[in-house]
Amino acid sequence: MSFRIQPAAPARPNRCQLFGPGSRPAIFEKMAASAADVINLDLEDSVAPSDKDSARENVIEAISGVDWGTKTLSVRINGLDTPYWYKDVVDLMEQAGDRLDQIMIPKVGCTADIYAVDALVSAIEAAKGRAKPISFEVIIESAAGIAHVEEIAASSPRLQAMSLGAADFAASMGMQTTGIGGTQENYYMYREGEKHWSDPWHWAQAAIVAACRTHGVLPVDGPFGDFSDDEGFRAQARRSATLGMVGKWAIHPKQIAIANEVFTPSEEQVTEAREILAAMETAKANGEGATVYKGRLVDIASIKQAEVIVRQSEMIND
Ligand SMILES: CC(C)(COP(=O)(O)OP(=O)(O)OC[C@H]1O[C@@H](n2cnc3c(N)ncnc32)[C@H](O)[C@@H]1OP(=O)(O)O)[C@@H](O)C(=O)NCCC(=O)NCCSC(=O)C[C@H](O)C(=O)O
Ligand SMILES: [Mg+2]
Repeated sequence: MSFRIQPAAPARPNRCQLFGPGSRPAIFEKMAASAADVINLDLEDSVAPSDKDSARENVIEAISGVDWGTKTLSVRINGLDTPYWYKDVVDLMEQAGDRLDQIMIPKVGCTADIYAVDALVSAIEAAKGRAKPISFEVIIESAAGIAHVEEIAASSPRLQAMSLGAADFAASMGMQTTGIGGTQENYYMYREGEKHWSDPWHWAQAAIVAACRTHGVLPVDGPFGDFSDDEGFRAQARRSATLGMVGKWAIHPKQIAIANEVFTPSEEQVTEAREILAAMETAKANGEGATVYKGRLVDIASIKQAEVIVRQSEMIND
């Protein structure tokens, strides 16, 4: 480990972030009753320009009017290249009340984007005497965002989570696809007459995870557009979990249970992790730094790997 200790990410469940358009208040109660850990009420791309003002009003009313239980409640504001974002921030901060936990900033391309929102939020918090500071989450969904991902992860103590937004990311990168996440037909290796599909999102996810883990931010996988494809969603979520992401967005209620299942360590995983910890305790008592567990090497690094799984499980079950 470097002399600089890796900071812990916020210890709260973030297995599933359920999105719903702010222009569709009829689903807010259903979102609140869902099993998602995080709710994202959207003012951005799922809301038509003509509905921006009424969606903002709906969301402000629902923040205090709906019982959101213990969920993390987040609102996605409009991008900083639009005429809407400043009013989103000002109205939310002045009118929405204390139940709002988080603001999601989309299409972040540089640290100045977060600085701008932070300055506005900080001024309103001070003016209103708001007791609970608002946290931020950002979406990396552009070439600039991924190019500056590490600085963005370090940009503000308010920052708690960072997601990959596959749709805007693909557009910004000029990727030849209209799919939102998942397998892409033309991204394959070819050998001896057979295609072997690869994962075009992998490198961006890995860059996000590294930036987040360096700065104590939760890395999250974004949307999977084809909500009729449960197994495709599950496979994408499993790849994300394996890479170190803590959760995934749901753009339809049927994706929630799959995300929760994938991002909750299974009983078998937790049992194995605890057995590795026990094996290493015995090794330590015998003055050894390494031992054999089920025919394979485990050593002091295995303790840290096992602790990741045990900590995740304890945090979710607390
Ligand atoms: C995708 C949808 C438009 C589908 O809505 P609908 O046609 O109503 O679906 P169903 O008929 O299958 O709905 C079944 C029941 O579930 C309720 N429902 C639907 N959606 C939600 C929801 N999000 N939360 C809670 N409940 C929901 C329906 O009311 C039905 O209920 P009932 O009648 O009682 O059985 C819709 O799901 C939707 O709008 N999804 C969210 C879209 C969204 O927010 N998009 C933004 C995030 S993705 C993005 O922005 C891309 C990203 O930035 C990037 O760049 O990658
Ligand atoms: Mg987007």
